[in-house]
Amino acid sequence: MTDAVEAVRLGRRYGKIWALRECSVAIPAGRVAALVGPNGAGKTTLLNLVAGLIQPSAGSVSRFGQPVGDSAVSLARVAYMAQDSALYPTFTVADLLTFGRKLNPGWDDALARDRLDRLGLPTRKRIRQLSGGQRAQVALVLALAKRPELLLLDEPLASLDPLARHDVMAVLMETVALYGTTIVLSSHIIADLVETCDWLVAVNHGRVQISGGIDELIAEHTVVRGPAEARALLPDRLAVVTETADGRQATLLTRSGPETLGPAWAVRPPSLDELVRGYLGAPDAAALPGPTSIVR
Ligand SMILES: Nc1ncnc2c1ncn2[C@@H]1O[C@H](COP(=O)(O)OP(=O)(O)OP(=O)(O)O)[C@@H](O)[C@H]1O
Repeated sequence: MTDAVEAVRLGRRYGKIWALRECSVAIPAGRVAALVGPNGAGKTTLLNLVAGLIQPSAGSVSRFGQPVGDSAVSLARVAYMAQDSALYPTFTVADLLTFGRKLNPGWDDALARDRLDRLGLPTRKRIRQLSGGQRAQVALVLALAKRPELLLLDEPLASLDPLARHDVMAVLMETVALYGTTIVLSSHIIADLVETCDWLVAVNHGRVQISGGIDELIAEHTVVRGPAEARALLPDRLAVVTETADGRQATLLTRSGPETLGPAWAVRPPSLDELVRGYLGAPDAAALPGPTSIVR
């Protein structure tokens, strides 16, 4: 099956600064991919490149096998909810639905109205009368009603309360189940991603650190915990991503499957949060074999 997104040595520079560099990742169709990384890591830059809003300074990026920017057909298959979705403040929600209907051949008006109903958002309201969270919800409705095959969401949960975040994640799961949509969403809130996302791309300082299926990545890593004084006796073959010591205990995240290390050491798979925090806390650690390899 063609990948929904494929980037090969993709890079984007602003002046002398590389916002994203040597990014080689593939996201298979039908996945829900979490794009994580600290502030300024390059997440928005990657999403903008995939959306075709900015041009690469190096490398290439394609959607469903077509180079980005090559074809209007490919554009119709993509919806992008940017971080600060700039909806015209004087327009009503109904105006935006009219635009959506006129501009998008696959527009699903029933879906849009049903979702706005469920949110209790009257379509006569002007955008400037809505709260930040309500605006984000409207932006998401516009993106969903386009019925895209690839949905790109830049921090869709940031301005939402916990209930609304849960609701949005449920809607995204429903969308995937009904239409097989591929979703790439950036977020800082790992807990919200656990039940929904099955693919992970972690970027840090403009570089991709890990990318792949979440279940596979978790199976390839182990949390090792035991006495700090015995740390030096652990075998060198454990590829340590990061380690911490609290009091007398040492905790290591290793890139290796679970193995018996002796009675003093407890081994278990990491949670998604531990995996992400382990890598983001160690910017030089990368699980990728090399910049030319595309990691599925
Ligand atoms: N238009 C621009 N001009 C100059 N530098 C930019 C521009 N856009 C982004 N950058 C820089 O590129 C780097 C990556 O920014 P980006 O917005 O992609 O990060 P991010 O991971 O989305 O961050 P955040 O989580 O804070 O939204 C940052 O150092 C940022 O300052």
